[in-house]
Amino acid sequence: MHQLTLAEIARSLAAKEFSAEELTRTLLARIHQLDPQLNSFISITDEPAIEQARAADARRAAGEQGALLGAPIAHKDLFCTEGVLTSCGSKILDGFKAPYDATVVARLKDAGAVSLGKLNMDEFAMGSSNESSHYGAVKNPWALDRVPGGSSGGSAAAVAARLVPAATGTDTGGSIRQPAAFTNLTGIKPTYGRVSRWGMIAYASSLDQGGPLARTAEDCALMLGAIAGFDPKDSTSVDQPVDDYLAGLNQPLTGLRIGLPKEYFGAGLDSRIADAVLAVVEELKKLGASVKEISLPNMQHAIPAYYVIAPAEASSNLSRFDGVRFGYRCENPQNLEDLYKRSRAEGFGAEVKRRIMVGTYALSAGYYDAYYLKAQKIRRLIKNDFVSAFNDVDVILGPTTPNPAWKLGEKNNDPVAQYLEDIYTITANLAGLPGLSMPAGFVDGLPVGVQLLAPYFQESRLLNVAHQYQQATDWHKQAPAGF
Ligand SMILES: NC(=O)C[C@H](N)C(=O)O
Repeated sequence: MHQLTLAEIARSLAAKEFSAEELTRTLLARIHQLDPQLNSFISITDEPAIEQARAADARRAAGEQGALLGAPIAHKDLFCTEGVLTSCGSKILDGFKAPYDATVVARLKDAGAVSLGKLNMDEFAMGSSNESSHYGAVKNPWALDRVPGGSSGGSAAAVAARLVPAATGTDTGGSIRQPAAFTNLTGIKPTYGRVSRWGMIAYASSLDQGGPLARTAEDCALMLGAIAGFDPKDSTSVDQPVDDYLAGLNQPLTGLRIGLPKEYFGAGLDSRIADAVLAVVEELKKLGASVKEISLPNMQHAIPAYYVIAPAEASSNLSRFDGVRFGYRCENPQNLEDLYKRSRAEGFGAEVKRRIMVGTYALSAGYYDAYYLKAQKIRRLIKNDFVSAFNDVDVILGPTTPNPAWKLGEKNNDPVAQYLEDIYTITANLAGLPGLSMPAGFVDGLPVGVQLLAPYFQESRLLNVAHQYQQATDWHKQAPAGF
């Protein structure tokens, strides 16, 4: 049963080949057996999961038919889940049980999906390796001595290891797409505003966006269809109809215009990944696409701009963790200031502190114009580059990451080396565009991802291209040995 995709599970549940409860029990047993090797779950919610599965079985017996009714999923531990630990991978939220469900969580619950638990992540989603979690690093099921990517590393490892068919993630600078690439999954970061951020613990509010990680584009379509849409509780959510993502999957690719940015193929890119990208282009050409070189001239400024804007927003967002309202509080505070200082000093990890300090500095009087304002101007230039590129092409294609998954510990002493790995993903966040990563082969036995970007609200196009590619190839069907 653990081999099945969400779409296959939907068909099996409808055909009564097994019940949601049987499926849930099978996967929970598998998680308990195999996850100690990976550390992908922070909480395994056995009892509520079985209750939700029974409820789904009852709804189906009463005639309901939704595609996600009884489908097992799990959530990144920054989505608030009522009555369940929501830690954001941080000691400062250890013990915090959310009093309500995030909109994403509530929508999946309403659709009848069964949550098996909460998934490990980089602390406050800050990282690209899932090593900054208070709950320990997550291992990549493709090579247990390597990182699964981050910050949605637990989501990626759990889905890749077939512990759960799909999971939620969030993407501020690549946190869905990069771990998807490192673990042979498909992951989509929707357009900013497409998925409600209500109940998602904020990192950088102008960049954060939730989305699915799954094994196929079809499963991403299923899950995105359930979570996308306007939410009056999120003022940045956009009131625009949600496309029928499943219906869009089968469009032929004849006439599709692909743009290949020349800046993507410069120094820093592993040449074997470049070859994998070009092989995808050849395959898409066979399916009717044409290719054109394009330019994104301001891309070189993206990392410095992101690593000013994201920390600036984080320094503001994380000021709410003060030892008073949520989670961790230091022992024996001497006075209020001591309570704030020590709760934060003891509760936050090194990377989070680094970003709070960088962000506070960038926003401070005297430096605001030099750093924050300049970064915002670069952000606009990057957006303009995309807008003009999309005058000539329908999608932009390139590598998701410059290198495959690195060894655990390898980049821990050099944060900038880790930041540089986000080069291909962060521009979509700065511009607010949708982006998808899909499996495209292997380098030394490690998965390689290819990224597709499309104009605003064209998630359907991304899923369509990825689905057609997956009909013609079988990279996405490869499973890691031992799982
Ligand atoms: N949150 C993300 O999207 C990951 C990115 N590497 C960051 O650390 O900000």
